[in-house]
Amino acid sequence: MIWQVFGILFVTAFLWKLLASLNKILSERGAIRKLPCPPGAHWLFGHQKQGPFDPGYKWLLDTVKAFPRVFTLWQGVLPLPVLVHPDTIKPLLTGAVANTKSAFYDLFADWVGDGLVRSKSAKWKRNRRLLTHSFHLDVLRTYTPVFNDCVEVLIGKMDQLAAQGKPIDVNHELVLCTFDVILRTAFSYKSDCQIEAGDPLTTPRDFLDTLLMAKDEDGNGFTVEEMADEVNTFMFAGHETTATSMTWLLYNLAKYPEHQTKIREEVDEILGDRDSDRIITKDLNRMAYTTLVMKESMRMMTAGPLVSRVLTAPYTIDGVTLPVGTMLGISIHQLHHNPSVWGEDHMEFKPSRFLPENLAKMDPFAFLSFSAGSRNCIGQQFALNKIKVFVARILRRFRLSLVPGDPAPVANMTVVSKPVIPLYIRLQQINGKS
Ligand code: HEM
Repeated sequence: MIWQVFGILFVTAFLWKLLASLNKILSERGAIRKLPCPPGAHWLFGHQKQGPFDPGYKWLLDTVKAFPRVFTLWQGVLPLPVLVHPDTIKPLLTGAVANTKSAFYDLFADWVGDGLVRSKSAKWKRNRRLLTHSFHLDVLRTYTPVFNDCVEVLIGKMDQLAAQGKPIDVNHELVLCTFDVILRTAFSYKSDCQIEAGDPLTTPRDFLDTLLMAKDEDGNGFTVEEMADEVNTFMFAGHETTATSMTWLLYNLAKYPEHQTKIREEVDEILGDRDSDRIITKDLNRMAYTTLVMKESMRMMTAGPLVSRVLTAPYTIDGVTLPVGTMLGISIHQLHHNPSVWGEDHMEFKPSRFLPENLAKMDPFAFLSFSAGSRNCIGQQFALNKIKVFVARILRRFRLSLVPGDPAPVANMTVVSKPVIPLYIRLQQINGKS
């Protein structure tokens, strides 16, 4: 008898859960169906046949033009509302309607564990506070010499290629070089991965040190497992993103040599008659023109094209209320090419968009290469400093140009928007000191 009662209770609980899930799916879908939807979605394959993620992002560019605030992307039978305008994105990133990441990030779970990119609520809050010390200006300052050391290895390889009249496979070399930076800054390990195996190195303070020293108000630090997750997270979040951003930056400089010249002039003026080309931390704030070009390059092709959140409060967009639990995408690449935000000339490379007088008129949620709000990129300043050092050093030594006859590069819509096929750039040595 007792087993029968248990059996009935079990079946009732199961059915209850099933109905609740069904109800949730139906109410989510009911609301999502009221949002604008690009034409041509197949009942089974969704927008798959339109090739939404095809290299070149043509579908994405056409779609943001036609649907400049929000649209539904059908991935097979799964609908994903996608936000592409600062007004619709802002409530998500400020935490007003969403304060947690979606299941999208579970794709990286095996790699990053429960590190900062994935962790939620109280754990994320505590760890973000502890990790913020690792990116304090005093810590960042100690990395500038490391950036110089690593780019010098790259410049050595570029010298050889230039002497042989060969172009450089930029993404390949930059991935190696940024990996070298991570090993040296995170573990004080001079890997020489750009060339061959190497030795431990001593830097004033590395990332691992700062993790070991971090303590919360109760005096507790990271557990070994937490440290492993955070180290993996930083390798994951900081490596390919920076290499890819630099790849597109060098490509844009090769394509638009007038900006190369202006950056070179800026760097020449900063270095003056110093004996060495090494960039020091206080030079970084003086690289105003370089910063404009960097940001415009990141707008044109952002390294992380998509982030995602799940609603923790109902969210009404243009009269449609989406229920708690709905997963949404924020399409940063489309936001950066939204003609209603950036104008009809959004495909033009115009660093002046980021001049202070234009920035003052710009919505703070219009440029989101590093996202925004409390879950913005913790490594932003680290990445920007590194890119500045790399660009200054490379442009002092080389004139960059495109390889005549090479096809225009297109990006892959993966987690990181890397070029689909190797992207080569021609190098012409000019001057420069070591
Ligand atoms: C140009 C290079 C970079 C770009 C474009 C970039 C972009 C981003 C973006 C868009 C996010 C938000 C992700 C989301 O909400 O899902 C993010 C978060 C994050 N980034 Fe970066 N990132 C870069 C470099 C770095 C570096 C160098 C590091 C570390 C050394 C880093 C560590 C992180 C971490 C840990 C998070 C998660 C922060 C949190 O949720 O609290 N990133 N990054």
